[in-house]
Amino acid sequence: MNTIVTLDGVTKRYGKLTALENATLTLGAGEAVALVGHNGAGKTTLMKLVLGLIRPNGGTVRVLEKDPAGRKGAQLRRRLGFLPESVAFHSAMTGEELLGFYARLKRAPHSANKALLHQVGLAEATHRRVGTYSKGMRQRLALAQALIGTPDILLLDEPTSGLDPASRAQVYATIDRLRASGATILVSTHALAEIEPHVDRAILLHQGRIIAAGDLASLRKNARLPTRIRLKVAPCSTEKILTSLHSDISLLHRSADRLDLAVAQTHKLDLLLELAALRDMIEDLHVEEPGLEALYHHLMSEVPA
Ligand SMILES: Nc1ncnc2c1ncn2[C@@H]1O[C@H](COP(=O)(O)OP(=O)(O)OP(=O)(O)O)[C@@H](O)[C@H]1O
Repeated sequence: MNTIVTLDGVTKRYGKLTALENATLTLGAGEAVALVGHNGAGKTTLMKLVLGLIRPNGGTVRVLEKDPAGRKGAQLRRRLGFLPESVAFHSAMTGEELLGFYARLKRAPHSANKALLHQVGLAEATHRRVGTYSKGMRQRLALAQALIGTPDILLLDEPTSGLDPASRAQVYATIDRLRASGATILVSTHALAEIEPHVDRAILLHQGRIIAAGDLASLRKNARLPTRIRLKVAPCSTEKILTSLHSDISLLHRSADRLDLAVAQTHKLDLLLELAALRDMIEDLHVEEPGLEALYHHLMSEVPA
């Protein structure tokens, strides 16, 4: 996979505050990566460094092999799309006029603007003043702005914040489509469970430091969080099932016809084999792997204070 973005030992300080410390990461072509961390962890700072809007105090940032804060930065930024965390548009302009304005700044053709507005669900509001848009509509207009010029790299800073479920689904569908078309996407978010199916990897930031990075499977492996197995069983069979199991399990919940078990990743298959042998008593089985949210809380709890 071609490397599109590289941060090598990057530190960014604002006065005495270190917003990002010794960050090293790469983003490959066509990868969608979630950037997660608490408020003030350094997510926006990292995006601004990739955009070349700020310079690092140490280390190097390379985007498409160039320094984004260097002489060719403006030219490079035409290949980048950025959805900032908070957007402020001129309220007297219409959606169409605004996109036209940003397309001129980006030296991109205006011909795609109508399709972009349609894509983010603003076809009906094209000729309305932005001052009459709801917060969700303004957020979707900001997304359309980020997509101008079919960027190779998209930096989306909390793109679903303040959106209703239907609008959030629209944003995720856009991310999926861009990912499929080969764009590189870095998306910062607090909606961990929602973003999970739409990204290849996650980078976890804590107080300016990258504390973990990888795909879900490798994060799970390193965190060693147990798998949860939910069973719907025949009435009055829970005791018999539990005494028949030899795998090392923890019982999380038990009722007349339900059993919730936790098992280490390494013993998961052994337990499933044992359960298969008891299938006459088992009506249904659901395997639940720890998601990004559980991994995030676990990894954060392990960071030394
Ligand atoms: N221009 C600035 N001047 C001084 N401090 C700043 C500046 N920009 C950011 N910071 C500080 O740097 C730290 C990281 O901020 P940043 O905006 O990168 O965090 P974030 O992870 O994006 O947070 P959030 O989830 O709240 O958006 C914070 O402590 C913030 O107050």
